[in-house]
Amino acid sequence: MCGIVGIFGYSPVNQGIYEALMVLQHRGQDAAGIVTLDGRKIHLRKDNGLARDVFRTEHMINLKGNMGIGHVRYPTAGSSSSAEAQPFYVNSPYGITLAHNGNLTNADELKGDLYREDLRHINTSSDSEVLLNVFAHELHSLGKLRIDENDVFKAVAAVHRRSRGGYAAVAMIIGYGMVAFRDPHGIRPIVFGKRETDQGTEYMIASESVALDSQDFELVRDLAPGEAIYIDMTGKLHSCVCAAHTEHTPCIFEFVYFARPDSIIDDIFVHKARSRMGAKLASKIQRDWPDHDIDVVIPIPDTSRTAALALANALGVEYAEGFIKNRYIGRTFIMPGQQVRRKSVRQKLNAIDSEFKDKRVLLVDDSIVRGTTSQQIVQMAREAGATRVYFASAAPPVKHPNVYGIDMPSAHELVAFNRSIEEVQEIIGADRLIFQDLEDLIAAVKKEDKSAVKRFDTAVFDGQYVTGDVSPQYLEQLELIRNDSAKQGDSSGADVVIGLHNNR
Ligand SMILES: O=P(O)(O)OC[C@H]1O[C@H](OP(=O)(O)OP(=O)(O)O)[C@H](O)[C@@H]1O
Ligand SMILES: NC(=O)CC[C@H](N)C(=O)O
Ligand SMILES: [Mg+2]
Repeated sequence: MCGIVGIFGYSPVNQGIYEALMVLQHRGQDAAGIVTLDGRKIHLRKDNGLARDVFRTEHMINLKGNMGIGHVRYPTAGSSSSAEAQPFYVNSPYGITLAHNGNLTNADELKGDLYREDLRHINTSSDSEVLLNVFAHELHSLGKLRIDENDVFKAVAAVHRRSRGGYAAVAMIIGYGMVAFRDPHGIRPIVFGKRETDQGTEYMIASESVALDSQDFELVRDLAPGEAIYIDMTGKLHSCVCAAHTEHTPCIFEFVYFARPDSIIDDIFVHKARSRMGAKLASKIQRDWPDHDIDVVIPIPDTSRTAALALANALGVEYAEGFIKNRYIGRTFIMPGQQVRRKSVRQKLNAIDSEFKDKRVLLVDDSIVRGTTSQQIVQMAREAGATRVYFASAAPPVKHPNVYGIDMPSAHELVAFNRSIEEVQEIIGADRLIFQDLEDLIAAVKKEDKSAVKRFDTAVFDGQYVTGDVSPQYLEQLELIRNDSAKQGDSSGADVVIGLHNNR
């Protein structure tokens, strides 16, 4: 998952984009980048690292201009080399920069077509560079020196025809304005908002509404599936659904884990959805285990807190914060390798013995994916003196790879793949293991009157990929190239950014 942001303003945007990236940091910890447009000149700074480390004062001074886009990266394709940090740039036509959240499932075919038919060179193994070049080619092929909103929308329509997978993107076209678009299934989230100033209305586009809040932009709405918005240089906003067929099926894992609880995605409050997940899980416990002997419910910080509190309230059992999270360690699930993830759980979480001693505890997490966290946490709870350690997951077992922008490429790395609940329970070492049922998870997320979403992408739980074109061969290939050991050392050497001076 990555975080994207774009600001069209009437005063310098560098600080606003930087602050928005800090707010979206939970979506990607590997690399960060900002591009700003200053007259007809663009300025770029991108590198591996957290936003706070990538942008130093000298970079911020150089990022001049009243319009810009930014990105925080969690790689799902290519390597983690700094050359694949985003935004990407292409000089023709007009000069275009783009930041992308998602994953193209036909990136290899597109790359071949771009080379053979469109005569374009792709310099990295990033699918986002491919997406940018498809968009650029389609704009170029209109053959116009001056373009307007209809041309931009035609190019986006062609991107939808050619691209497969999940994508939410924001781009700047030099001399013309800012564009954002969302795939025809609306898999990845993207919203826009506005802010009134004396000079006119400023616009901000972001992966999550929380980024808008932080910059005092008022949320206007989510982009619809297949929709593009275009803000021209006069500040006029145009919008158009550019895809011939759309079906709104956003990724349910955003609500389970990825998004911040204070965001609103597709008119659904993430915090409320997580609370409902906790309540549903409590009902399941009451149904299947009416004589439970749980003394205390303990969340595994951070993400599970909301669900765990609602679960404890619904069960009428005490809730306690038994694990303290080191605030300087990031999210472990989105770290790049199993070794670092395993080590980080212990660095990140520590138990308060008094909350566990002589108690039967129910540990609650939002999800169990590789089992890295749960295995270690159960052990820590026992070491802290718990007499029984039960474990509940607010999501069903994750059994299938994600192909739309979450780096879960290998079924074999998922602890629940081809295993029964009893087998997973044994591996994580719990005395009892309870998973949310998928229909309960869907009901928990959907229950929002205003939201138009009828169906979600739930592929990681049921293997039903909403785009309908994910073949077993694709999944096999993905597993081969992106399993943990294949990814080791994947950033070798390829850190040269071609095409635009990177401000070092
Ligand atoms: O089964 P696993 O492979 O361990 O993955 C699942 C865990 O990873 C995530 O936590 P993470 O530390 O990434 O972030 P958080 O602080 O937001 O909970 C998630 O919340 C689970 O705790
Ligand atoms: N997580 C994402 O959205 C990743 C975007 C893109 N596929 C990349 O690897 O850079
Ligand atoms: Mg967690």
